Amino acid sequence: MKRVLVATGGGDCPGLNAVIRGIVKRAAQEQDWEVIGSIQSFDGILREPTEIRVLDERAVAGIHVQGGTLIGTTNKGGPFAWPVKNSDGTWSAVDRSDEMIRKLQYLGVDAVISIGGDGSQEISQRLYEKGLNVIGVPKTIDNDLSATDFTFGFQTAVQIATDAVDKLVTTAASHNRVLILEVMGRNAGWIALHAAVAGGADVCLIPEIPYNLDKVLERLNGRFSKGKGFAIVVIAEGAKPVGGDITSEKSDEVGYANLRMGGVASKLMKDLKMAGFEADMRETVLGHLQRGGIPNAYDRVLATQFGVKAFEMVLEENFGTMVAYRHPDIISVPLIEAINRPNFVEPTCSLVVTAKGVGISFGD
Ligand SMILES: Nc1ncnc2c1ncn2[C@@H]1O[C@H](COP(=O)(O)OP(=O)(O)OP(=O)(O)O)[C@@H](O)[C@H]1O
Ligand SMILES: O=P(O)(O)OC[C@H]1O[C@](O)(CO)[C@@H](O)[C@@H]1O
Ligand SMILES: [Mg+2]
Repeated sequence: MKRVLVATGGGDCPGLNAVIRGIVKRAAQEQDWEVIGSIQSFDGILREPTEIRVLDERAVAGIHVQGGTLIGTTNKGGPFAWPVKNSDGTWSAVDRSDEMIRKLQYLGVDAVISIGGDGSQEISQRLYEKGLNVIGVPKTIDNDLSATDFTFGFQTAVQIATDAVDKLVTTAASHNRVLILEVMGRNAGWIALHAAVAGGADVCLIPEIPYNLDKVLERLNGRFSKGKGFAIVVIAEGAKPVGGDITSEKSDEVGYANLRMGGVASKLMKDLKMAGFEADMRETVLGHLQRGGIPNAYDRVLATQFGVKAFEMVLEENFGTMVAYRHPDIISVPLIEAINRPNFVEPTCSLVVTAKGVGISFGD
């Protein structure tokens, strides 16, 4: 019997379960393969007692429509930075990757499918360099992994953000207000850009195009002076003013290496008020709603394609690679290619041109 281990890493996102189901159902067509899942990313392997779960067809029946992940995930710690408490109460990060690889050998694991975003795939690449048979699957609502046209989870997040814009429009119009919607994406403006175009926002502020407050004011004043009397601003959590910094803070959660983002909508509102903007404003921070709930059809399809392809790459022993979508094909690319260069919005890309073409201001 051969064994493939599946782990989901980083923030959860809609479609994770559909990938797991795709892997399991494809593996079931082979005679001698068993799929097991590590609970909460690779933590399940590193914990004592080991936390793994057999994933057979019965376990994955119908899960492609469910959000979250059947096997849990984490965006803290990990095999290269396992948090250990010191005697003085402080924490240190310990590299347990060699121990984890030994444990996987002991468990008879022939290959690992690591489903995750940029942070998780960096771990995949480092484990591959240490000799582990790893295949990556690109997951994240942020769509910030290159080498693939889209990551799964992104389209669902865009739909949720667009639904929010649609709802904010009616209340903004009723009250003659500016409503500011803050969306996720870390340092990538993909969710904001797509939701702004789909929802017909007036202003879209993204990390890749630092904004000038005067230009934002100009656009908003224009909306009110033309008698329209309301405006919608979509702002990415990683947006920043020209010469300014992102709005973020260090996390005090043990093992959490990322900066915690959030608060940029509130900052923008204050700055606009300080600059003399007089209309009423309200902010909405969409937050984790963007990662919750059921995946839309697009993400279910993409995730299923990724899952089936990932298992076929295991059969081909095509390790150190990541599944990728290059329209119209599902291909394999070197993991290193996917993590070397993040996928950010190019300020001159066609969707920005389209957005500007329908009058959306980026504050530039
Ligand atoms: N397979 C894993 N096992 C253990 N920890 C993991 C694993 N994958 C990720 N992590 C933890 O999560 C961190 C990565 O978090 P990050 O927020 O960068 O996630 P990501 O994979 O880029 O996905 P996303 O950006 O969509 O949340 C790693 O630094 C590590 O602490
Ligand atoms: O769930 P957490 O730890 O608050 O992380 C939030 C971050 O994760 C993501 O949802 C996915 O990377 C980002 O868009 C966001 O900044
Ligand atoms: Mg990431």
